[in-house]
Amino acid sequence: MTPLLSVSDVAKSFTMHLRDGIVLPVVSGVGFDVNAGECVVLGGPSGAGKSSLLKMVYGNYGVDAGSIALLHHGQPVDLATASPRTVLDLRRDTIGYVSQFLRTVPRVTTVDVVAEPLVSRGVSRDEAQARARELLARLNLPERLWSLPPATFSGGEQQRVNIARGFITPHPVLLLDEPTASLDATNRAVVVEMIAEKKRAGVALLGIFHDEEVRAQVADRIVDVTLFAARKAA
Ligand SMILES: Nc1ncnc2c1ncn2[C@@H]1O[C@H](COP(=O)(O)OP(=O)(O)OP(=O)(O)O)[C@@H](O)[C@H]1O
Repeated sequence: MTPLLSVSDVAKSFTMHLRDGIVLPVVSGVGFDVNAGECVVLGGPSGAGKSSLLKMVYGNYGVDAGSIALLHHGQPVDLATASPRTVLDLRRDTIGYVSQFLRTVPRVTTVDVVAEPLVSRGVSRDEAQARARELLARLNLPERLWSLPPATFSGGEQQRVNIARGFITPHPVLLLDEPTASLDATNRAVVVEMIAEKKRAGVALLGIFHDEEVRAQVADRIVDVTLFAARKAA
């Protein structure tokens, strides 16, 4: 079976241009695959490079070496060397990302924030909004909030809007950066069930979960990022 996501020999260091060009090596030689229907969790202590790796896989951070191959409409595409235009195509159709914090756009209502990824894929506004309402109800977001922009919502409310937005599309690859960090037990359980549904639908998931109980429920495999700790340049 061809993996939906294949990371090979990826290396990354940060150069602090405002600090005399100090170079901070983060990871090197990173390699793992994620197959359809499995959830791979990035493990390792704080600072190991888990979030940085997720950002590389989404194309938010460039990589210094290696490849990040995604199966895009049946063809492998290397995100590490893809043009900005191709990265946008990959994000529309192939790879989704639930970041830890919602980036809010002023004046856009919660329903439209959630519906937007479907609208941009050509789904009618009415249908996309109906699907958005279903997800918001499932995540127990009070209905009185749906027509408001989420900028003033609580951390847990914003996180649920972010989850609804990330889960609304049928992307075959989905990245999750601590999607349950700000949630109560009831809503954590809803998200665990939504992840299980994605797996049953054949989605390849890659995530960070600090909550051990949630991790045990969702993880098929744990990739220990400390195995890829970059050695400091001599
Ligand atoms: N944009 C950046 N510029 C410079 N250094 C960065 C940047 N992003 C991350 N780092 C550094 O890279 C290292 C890995 O950070 P990262 O956030 O990926 O770790 P993590 O494993 O996700 O940690 P945590 O579990 O605490 O979220 C840290 O030492 C961090 O300071």
